[in-house]
Amino acid sequence: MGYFQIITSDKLNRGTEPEKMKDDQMNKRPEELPNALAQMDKILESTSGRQICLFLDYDGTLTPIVSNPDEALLSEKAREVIGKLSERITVAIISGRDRKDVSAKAGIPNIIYAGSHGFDISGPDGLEMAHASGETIIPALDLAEKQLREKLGSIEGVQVERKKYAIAVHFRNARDHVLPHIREAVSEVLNSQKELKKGSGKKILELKPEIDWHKGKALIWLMKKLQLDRDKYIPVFIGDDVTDEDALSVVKEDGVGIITGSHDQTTAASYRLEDPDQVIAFLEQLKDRLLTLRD
Ligand SMILES: O=P(O)(O)OC[C@H]1O[C@H](O[C@H]2O[C@H](CO)[C@@H](O)[C@H](O)[C@H]2O)[C@H](O)[C@@H](O)[C@@H]1O
Repeated sequence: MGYFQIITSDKLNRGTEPEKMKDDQMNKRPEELPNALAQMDKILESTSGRQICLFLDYDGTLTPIVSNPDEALLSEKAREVIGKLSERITVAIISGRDRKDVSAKAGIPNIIYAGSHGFDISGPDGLEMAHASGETIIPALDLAEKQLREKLGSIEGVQVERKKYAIAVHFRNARDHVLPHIREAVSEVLNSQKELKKGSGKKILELKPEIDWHKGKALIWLMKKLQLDRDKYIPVFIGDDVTDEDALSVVKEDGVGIITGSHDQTTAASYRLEDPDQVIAFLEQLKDRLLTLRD
């Protein structure tokens, strides 16, 4: 039986508008940020001797963006380096994908997987968290999925991807002239489903539970649940998309936030990496440096 814990830490209470505006104004364009590969010494210094816990996005961060979501597969090299890191530090993949999907695609044992943007978490030693109001959200998602398939199923290049706690409508392979129709169909479905809200990402529109929960809150939840206290542990988050900004905001003050590539907004990250190849190179360097520190 899963459960859902409401967290009331200072970080989570930072969502008030004036505070959020201040945060947004501090955001930068990814190209203004230093490259994390060149800043490994500075990044390690900023940990002040605390142990890193690593939170990774999947699509666009660990794997390049591809036109068919099912073909976003993790390289053996990535699997190996993340596996080795997980022998030394806590590693979690926090993805917009369905948890079972991202866990099967990554295929790394003994790490934490958080799917549907952190609504569905599972990990070693019986770690489980599923949203308590799933009973009410799932029927709404089932109905929305049916409506979307009816409205969009016949449009070439549109893919409706059902996850346990969200639905993604992919339009990467659709012609530009059908985009207004896709947006309208999503809006119509959302107007009839008050339990759901709109999200967005790289060439996708999403329907998600109308609940104040996201990757950043999942990161904080995990740190509390695993007793990774900030005096001994420091989070590093790497992500590429707008949904990763919630987690990048959480680690901005005391942590390391790295944006991979770019999206269409400014970022709360402090460092950048160009692409998933650079992410894997960074993780490789991090693994080597952690080994040196231990020896
Ligand atoms: O949080 P993430 O792990 O980055 O997941 C975000 C979404 O990733 C997938 O879609 C994206 O990647 C696809 C494969 O490269 C690409 O075809 C699509 O255009 C991208 O939006 C996934 O399919 C979604 O469910 C995730 O929400």
